[in-house]
Amino acid sequence: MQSENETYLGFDLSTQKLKAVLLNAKLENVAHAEVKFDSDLPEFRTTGGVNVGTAKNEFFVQPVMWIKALDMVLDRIVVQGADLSTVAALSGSAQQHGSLFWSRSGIEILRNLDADKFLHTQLDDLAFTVHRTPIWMDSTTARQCEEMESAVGGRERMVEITGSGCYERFTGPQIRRIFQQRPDCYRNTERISLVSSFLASIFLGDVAPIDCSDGSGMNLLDVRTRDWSDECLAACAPGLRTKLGQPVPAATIIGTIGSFFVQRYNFNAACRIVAFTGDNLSALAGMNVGQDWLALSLGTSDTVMMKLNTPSNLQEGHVLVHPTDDGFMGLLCFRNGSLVRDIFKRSEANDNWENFSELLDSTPRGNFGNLALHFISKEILPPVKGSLRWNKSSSLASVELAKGVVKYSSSQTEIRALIEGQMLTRKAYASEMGFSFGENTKILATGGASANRSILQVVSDVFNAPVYTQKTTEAALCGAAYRAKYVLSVARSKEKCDGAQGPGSYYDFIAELLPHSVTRVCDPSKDSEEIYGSIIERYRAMVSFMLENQE
Ligand SMILES: Nc1ncnc2c1ncn2[C@@H]1O[C@H](COP(=O)(O)OP(=O)(O)O)[C@@H](O)[C@H]1O
Ligand SMILES: O=C(CO)[C@@H](O)[C@H](O)COP(=O)(O)O
Repeated sequence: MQSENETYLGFDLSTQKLKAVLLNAKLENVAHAEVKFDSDLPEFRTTGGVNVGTAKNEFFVQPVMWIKALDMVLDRIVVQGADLSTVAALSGSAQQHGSLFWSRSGIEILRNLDADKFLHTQLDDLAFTVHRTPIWMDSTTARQCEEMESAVGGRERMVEITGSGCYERFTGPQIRRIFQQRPDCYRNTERISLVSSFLASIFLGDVAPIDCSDGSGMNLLDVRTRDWSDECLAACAPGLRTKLGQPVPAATIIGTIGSFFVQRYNFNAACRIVAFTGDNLSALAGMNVGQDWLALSLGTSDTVMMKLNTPSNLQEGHVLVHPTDDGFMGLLCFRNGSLVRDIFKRSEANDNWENFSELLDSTPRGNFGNLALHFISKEILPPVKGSLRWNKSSSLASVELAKGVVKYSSSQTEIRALIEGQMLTRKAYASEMGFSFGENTKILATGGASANRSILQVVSDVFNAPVYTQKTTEAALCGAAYRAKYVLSVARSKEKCDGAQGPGSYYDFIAELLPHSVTRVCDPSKDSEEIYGSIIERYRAMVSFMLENQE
């Protein structure tokens, strides 16, 4: 096949949906399909893509739901006109930290998939030893976090090795909880996958390796040596190195597509599979973020991402192995993102984003001193649960004043207080992580809520920087297909060995193919610094009050 007729397939298994995109050689969209877990797979009874457990802060998903979604999304993209025989390489992105525990029989089935049957009727519950896969929203592992940190010599040491202190959603503490509470399941587990490597495994027809970039969200990988840390493995659970397998760089071709997909969906047997990675890493690849850029993903969770040349030893936030170069990526994750905005849209704006935007636009910057923090489920940064609304007279001066007001008198005040509070939180943590804001700072927004210009104007004002968007709000999804094309080009140039120049760096390769990929959509108002420079101090006082007064 001529390389100009080749296509590249990307997947994104995020919290609420499984999406697929097919891109041509110019990285233009040829076909797109998605499956929404709540509405397309109601039999799994998810809300926002997840099941709520009986224990406090327990969230899980049944892996079979994701497998059924894969059957459906492939059927849908074919119906959209995708000719899958043209796919030269595919890759994927998935929500970070979740873990899947393969049984021995599950791996056997994976290696011998029958093309006459659906995937989900073959890879059913028996394929996994744990039928309720803990996902990133779960925060039931406080004890395991403490145990792992103290076993390696404290939080600072954990940050030094893995780029992050222990967080309840990180995979190491989650694995340790399974090992402690369900020892038989742990013993019977042949291999453990992340959500990204699990999805890759299905295409490969065997357990796929975990990539070092998503692997750095586990509290198990040494981000400098890019291998599992023996200290962290020992602090987590026995026999783990074998169950995890050897990690590989994200830019690795892990094999060719399994025969199931060749027979059932007409893929070319030579279609290569590039290691799948975490959604935030894939979003960084999709946005092709260079220096001076701060990437802001407004998806189910909100995340702030930046390129780092050296790992910072910050206690808060995460340093991950960069997915497309030799450096590192800084990541800050905020659990209360779109799901909270969704709640306010329903309660204050007749469940309509246009109304929500009108209400937001009808209030002045600074909201007359009204500022709110809403951490409806326990937040990651800062680690607080609850809501606090301050007006212009509230302060730390007395406990009564600091408790704030119950609710503001108007919906517009409620909405602006929410969005300004969210964006001030993102900015405060980005500064703490070491991002230096200056004249050249630019914000690149993506994710579902980046379609909302009114929200982006608040972002621009709070950060005092211009905001850009890409044509697509699906950076993680596109990043998967971009990486597939780039890694295949590198591999082909190595295979040729003809002395010709390879494709160069990922950044240059994508920038050349997509020279006009970003559009400047908002500029900061002239008084932004004056207004938000001082509000940030009030924001900090509110966080201190919440931290001191939480149950
Ligand atoms: N016009 C809009 N304004 C604000 N938020 C929006 C708008 N359209 C979609 N969203 C938000 O986008 C969220 C989904 O974002 P998305 O990036 O698709 O999620 P995921 O994390 O599953 O990839 C929804 O929960 C919704 O709140
Ligand atoms: O936990 C994190 C990052 O550390 C989350 O960002 C998950 O990776 C979920 O992503 P979305 O589905 O919200 O995009």
